[in-house]
Amino acid sequence: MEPILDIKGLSKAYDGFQLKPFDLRLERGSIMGFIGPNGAGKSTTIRAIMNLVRKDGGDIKIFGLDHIRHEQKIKDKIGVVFDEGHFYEDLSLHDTMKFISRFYTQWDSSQFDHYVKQFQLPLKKKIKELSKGMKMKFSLAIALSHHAELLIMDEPTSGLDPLVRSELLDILMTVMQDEQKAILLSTHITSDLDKIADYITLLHNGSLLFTKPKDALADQYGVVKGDLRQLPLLQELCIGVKKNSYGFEALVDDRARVKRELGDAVLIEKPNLEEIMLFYTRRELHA
Ligand SMILES: Nc1ncnc2c1ncn2[C@@H]1O[C@H](COP(=O)(O)OP(=O)(O)OP(=O)(O)O)[C@@H](O)[C@H]1O
Repeated sequence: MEPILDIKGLSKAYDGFQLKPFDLRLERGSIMGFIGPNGAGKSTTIRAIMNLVRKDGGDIKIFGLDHIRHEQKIKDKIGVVFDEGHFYEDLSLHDTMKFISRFYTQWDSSQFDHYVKQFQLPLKKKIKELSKGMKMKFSLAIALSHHAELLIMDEPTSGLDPLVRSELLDILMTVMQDEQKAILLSTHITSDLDKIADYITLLHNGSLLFTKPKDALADQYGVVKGDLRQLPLLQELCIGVKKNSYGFEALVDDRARVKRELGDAVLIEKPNLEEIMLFYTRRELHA
């Protein structure tokens, strides 16, 4: 089946920053976690997908259609949530909803009312009177109320308290139940992705380092801890190493092989996403 989002050779340069050409495919029924340190290029990628910045090179297809030629048609079926508000600060929530809903052919008022109740949104208040968390919830309510098939979210959980974050993750899981939708979710809160992502894409300094199934990362990768004397034996397997005067910690992409070759001489643990990201992006660290 055709991917819902198909990026080929996307590139974009700013003064002092280069998003180097990369490919990315997102299939229906999948949640892709988009991670990377500050300034990696995540928002630039998302803005290029949404045609909010002009890409320098590459092709982007959404629902099989070119993202610029068919922008209107595509945006009708995309729900977006950005970390910064894109609403008029002086409009009330109700008026903002009225204004925005006209742009969507499949606007669903009862769905919107449902989220207004769930998130306890004060419809009479102006956007500028909302807390950051409330703005995010409003943004989400809008994104989820027009039967979008692709959700693109840039830091949707930043500024949300743990309870609301957990609610949001549950909602996203529910949205995914029909297997026809997909979510691209950029975040620094990797523990959210530990819970819900199917694939992880890591960007660093404008380069795509990998796209992998989340389960493969958990099944194959390992954090190895040991004595510095054992480190040379591991060198070729290491993705990143952190040393101190007592020993080392290293990320390896073949936990089973380390177990076979070094056995109980080292301690081997399953890494979480945060550890994987840190080791990849700080290749050599002396604590
Ligand atoms: N409009 C712009 N003009 C010039 N440089 C820009 C512009 N937008 C982004 N950049 C630069 O591009 C680089 C990537 O920024 P981007 O916002 O895509 O990173 P990010 O991965 O989303 O980071 P963060 O996690 O901090 O949001 C940064 O060095 C940033 O300064």
